[in-house]
Amino acid sequence: MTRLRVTVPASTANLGSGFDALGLALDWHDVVTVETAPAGLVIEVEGAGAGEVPTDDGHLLFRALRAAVEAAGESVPGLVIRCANTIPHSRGLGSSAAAVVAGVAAGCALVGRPLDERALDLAARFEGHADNAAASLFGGLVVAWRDGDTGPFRAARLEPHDTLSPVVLVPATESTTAVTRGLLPERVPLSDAAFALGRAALAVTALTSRPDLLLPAIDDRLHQPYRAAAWPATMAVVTALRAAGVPAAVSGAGPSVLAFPEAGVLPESVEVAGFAVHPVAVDPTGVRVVIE
Ligand SMILES: Nc1ncnc2c1ncn2[C@@H]1O[C@H](COP(=O)(O)OP(=O)(O)OP(=O)(O)O)[C@@H](O)[C@H]1O
Ligand SMILES: N[C@@H](CCO)C(=O)O
Repeated sequence: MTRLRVTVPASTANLGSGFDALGLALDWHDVVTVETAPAGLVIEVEGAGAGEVPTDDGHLLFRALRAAVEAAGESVPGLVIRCANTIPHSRGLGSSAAAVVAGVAAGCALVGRPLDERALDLAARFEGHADNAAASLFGGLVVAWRDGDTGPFRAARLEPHDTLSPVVLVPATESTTAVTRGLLPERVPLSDAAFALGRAALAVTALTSRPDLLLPAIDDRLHQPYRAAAWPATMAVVTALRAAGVPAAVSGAGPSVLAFPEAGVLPESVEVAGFAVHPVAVDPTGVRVVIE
């Protein structure tokens, strides 16, 4: 029998201007144990998603684990999977990517494969973009892209500036990525594309070496304006924080807010009623697998 313990971080994607490209791993984790068994599949979930996500072979983590094992030409053994989830679902904190990365990491460990770019590609294919998955897999700050329209997903890991003090503001309401991707247009004005390009490049500089530039750097025109109708309270908080000089953006596909206030403390003047405020450090390492 093999027993694995997988600890996987949440992540915040987009960082405002880096739509589908930038991701930051957060010190907020789900912990999963995976035990091989003679046969069958048992999945137990406690915490976020308990009673909501499937506990059969439709469970996202199991599907990712199976994909990783089968990619190595092997078949999935009997398994007992226990998920202790603290990352809230459908809040823009990368819960689905964390589940997929945990599954791929467990699958790779079961077949003795490394957690390399192939693992990233496997994980990213579940979501169709690699920003959250790369952050959960590699930790720190990531820039993700795809070779061509259908080629492998890739990512470069960067070292975030050590003064970054992210704060996430999490509302009680949920918003699913699938729904808010449906609000995005097929085309955007060239002026907005040029704005996004400049700000995303600036964001890489700001997040790694010039945090004083974060306010302009994480300004977005590619996705937040189109999705705003799905979470008006979120946009109101982003706008109020930015007006108070605090770099802020929607976290992932929302509805949480990501902010970088000085020393990790929000100004009292900004109204954040209805949002739970979580100062949360950057996770530097990404998913960890321990064979017990
Ligand atoms: N730990 C998990 N185990 C199983 N399924 C999960 C898990 N986490 C998320 N999911 C599935 O993914 C859905 C949420 O995915 P979605 O992409 O909409 O939001 P998110 O990943 O929390 O946020 P975002 O992608 O914007 O950062 C849940 O409703 C659930 O079906
Ligand atoms: N880049 C993705 C992140 C959420 O999964 C989006 O904004 O849709």
